[in-house]
Amino acid sequence: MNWNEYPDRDMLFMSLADTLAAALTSALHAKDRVTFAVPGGTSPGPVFDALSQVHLPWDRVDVMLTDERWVPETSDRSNTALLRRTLLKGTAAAATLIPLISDALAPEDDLEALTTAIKPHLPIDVLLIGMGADMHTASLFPGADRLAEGLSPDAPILLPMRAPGAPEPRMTLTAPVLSGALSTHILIMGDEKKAAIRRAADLTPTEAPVACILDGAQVHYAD
Ligand SMILES: O=C1O[C@H](COP(=O)(O)O)[C@@H](O)[C@H](O)[C@H]1O
Repeated sequence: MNWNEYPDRDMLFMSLADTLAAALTSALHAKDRVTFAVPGGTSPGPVFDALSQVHLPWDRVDVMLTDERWVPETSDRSNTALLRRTLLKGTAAAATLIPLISDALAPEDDLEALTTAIKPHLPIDVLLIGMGADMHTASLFPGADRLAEGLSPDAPILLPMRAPGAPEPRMTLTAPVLSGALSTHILIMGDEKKAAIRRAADLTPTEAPVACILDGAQVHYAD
């Protein structure tokens, strides 16, 4: 992994938005449409706010989440709602959202249809991804019920996931899809996550799922 440390969080948010805009611009020079995969959770909102104001041909950008919590969009835990509030507005409102969620009761119920919709948008051109202090990334959690399947080189594109640390079922992109991204940026903040990602570099993906995307990734960090 390549370590990029910023003096404070505001600098991190602004610089990372610039870096992602540059990565998207470069991908858009090479291709007609590009896929931008992004995390949910508490960290990326300010980066999305900044990025949503950048002038890019957003009408050629397909945005998807790295993972979603299986909750309605009205829930404050919905990653899709976070995206609509913070990224898919301003100039970025012209981007197309490729959903990782449906109205079905359980993630298994619409797995096939969601997978079919995502497949034409792979590989991911630009990946922004988060990590929890427990070293989970996307919804690949240590101890999750289908973690081994999700980490396998033969994993399907998408998998439902349930884990002790996750209050609701999840839908997640799997390790081969995430590690196949052409440009990977990991966003982490705070001492606990800094220590965790350093530890993860010496662990297996089963122990530390984030290890599956560290090779060649740019880590963006501020205290
Ligand atoms: O549950 C999730 O957690 C991770 C990390 O979130 P954060 O709140 O610690 O930033 C996030 O990357 C993932 O997309 C989300 O579903």
